[in-house]
Amino acid sequence: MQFNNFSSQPEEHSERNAQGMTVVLFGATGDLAKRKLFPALYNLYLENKMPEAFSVVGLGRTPYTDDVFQTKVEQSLRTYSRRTVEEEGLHQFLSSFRYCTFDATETTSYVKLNGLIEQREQELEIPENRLFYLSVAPGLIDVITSNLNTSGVSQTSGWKRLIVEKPFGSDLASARELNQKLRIAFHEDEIYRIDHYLGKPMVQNLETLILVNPVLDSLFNHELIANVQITASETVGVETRAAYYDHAGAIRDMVQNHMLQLVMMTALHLPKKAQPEEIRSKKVEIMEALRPIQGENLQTDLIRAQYGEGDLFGIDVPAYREEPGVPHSSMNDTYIAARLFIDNEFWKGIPFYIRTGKRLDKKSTRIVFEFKERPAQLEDYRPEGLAPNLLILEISPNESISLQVNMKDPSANKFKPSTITFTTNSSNQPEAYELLLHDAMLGNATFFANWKEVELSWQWIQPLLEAFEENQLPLVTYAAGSTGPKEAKQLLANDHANWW
Ligand SMILES: NC(=O)C1=CN([C@@H]2O[C@H](COP(=O)(O)OP(=O)(O)OC[C@H]3O[C@@H](n4cnc5c(N)ncnc54)[C@H](OP(=O)(O)O)[C@@H]3O)[C@@H](O)[C@H]2O)C=CC1
Ligand SMILES: O=C1O[C@H](COP(=O)(O)O)[C@@H](O)[C@H](O)[C@H]1O
Repeated sequence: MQFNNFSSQPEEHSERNAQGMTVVLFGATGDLAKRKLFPALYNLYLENKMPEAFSVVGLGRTPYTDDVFQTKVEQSLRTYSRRTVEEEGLHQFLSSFRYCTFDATETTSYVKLNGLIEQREQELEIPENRLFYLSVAPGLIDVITSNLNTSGVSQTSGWKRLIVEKPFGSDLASARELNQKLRIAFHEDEIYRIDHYLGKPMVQNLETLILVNPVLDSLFNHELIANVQITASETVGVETRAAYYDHAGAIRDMVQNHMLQLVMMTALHLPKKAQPEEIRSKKVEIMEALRPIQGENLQTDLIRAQYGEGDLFGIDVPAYREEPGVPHSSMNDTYIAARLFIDNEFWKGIPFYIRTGKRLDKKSTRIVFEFKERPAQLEDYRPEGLAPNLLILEISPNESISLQVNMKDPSANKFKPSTITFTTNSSNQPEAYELLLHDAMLGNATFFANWKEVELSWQWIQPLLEAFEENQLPLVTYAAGSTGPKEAKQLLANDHANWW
């Protein structure tokens, strides 16, 4: 568990990897490597969280030399690292990088790769600890893992771990098939399925925050909570990703993974500091208790929408169907809102409202707990202006905890809501990829999605995908730059609630 912002205690994971290791990066010439992974490795290096001796082997079909590759890595750090590049030590960091021109579909590539990894392990006198990071298109995951196995690259005398990027399958059947293939070469506890929302510091700190703040803990009371709202709103549109996104939609791109992971993390509510295994089994219990949305609830509990043209920050932006690469007749969802119920003792009867969408009015990921009014106390005293008490956990882009309370307006017999916000104003937060890479290096899979969670998420989503396919649910429209479709507002209005 990280204590990045909210505690003066040392980080539990701040110990350095004592043993050396090799990071084998498939997709080293790609966008994710450039924007996130090289800067993450560099920031870990600056914080002394990399082993004293380590090797990074980058792979791709593009024919780079080691020098060109190291220059690309350096450019990525100068452009994307959250920390300013320090000239001292930079050369040493870059000298850990080697490049191997590699086609994942050719068996000879793996022989070459094996030779390079072994050569570096001998030069650096490091054990055969190998972290394979698959930052490639989903279609290559299967061929890479099976070749890693048959070529012997993944048969090491040290540990081996496999980090797999999203998307993990495109439906229940394909996710199961992919998992079976991975399991031929790797054990479940060697597979690290990345969900970068689990790497966001506020999400990683959630359990700890509640434990160290008895005031917050006391609010986790079934009698007090009226509803929970989880929002992940984005201002960006589909950008250049139409080829992927028009098949995935918000349902696969955000709900199946990030949103359901946030539901699990929010609903966990552990009364004591838990071991990684307890956290993961508790998450599975939450998913098992998540009531399916089916039958007539499909019409009442789920909103599916697509953005039309609109105005974002004063600039005209096109409708989704006018975006480059998107078919004019696309029926793809760019927004989903839903009302969920977790049928366990604690959350019984307390709705979880979730919503996520592109091209909304602001970028914000947050969890809001709305508290019930106390009708008994207020029966004969009901002043004007009361609003529900709220606990707001802002996850990104800025982290904060806010509490909305009712304050008396001294000039009138009226109340008005007032919010107090706690924040550390830290502008130099660790990136999700940094925290997750570090965890994987240490063999801590707490903040990675295990297979059971992924399978249950797809199982929960599958009927929705089928209903979308059969057009059982209307695809409504919202204006780009707005707060979302009116139908999503109505979803809460039906329960006499509002989105916060
Ligand atoms: N970019 C992002 O922000 C995010 C990406 N992801 C996921 O990360 C993964 C990578 O994404 P991204 O970096 O954007 O993708 P890119 O298309 O930018 O990169 C793909 C990489 O795969 C390599 N590659 C393609 N075919 C082969 C092959 N036959 N053999 C060896 N290497 C090959 C390419 O190298 P070359 O052409 O040199 O062969 C390139 O390095 C995807 O699964 C994506 O869904 C997840 C979240 C965010
Ligand atoms: O995984 C994804 O997440 C991003 C949103 O991530 P955030 O950290 O900026 O909230 C989303 O834009 C993208 O479509 C999706 O693939």
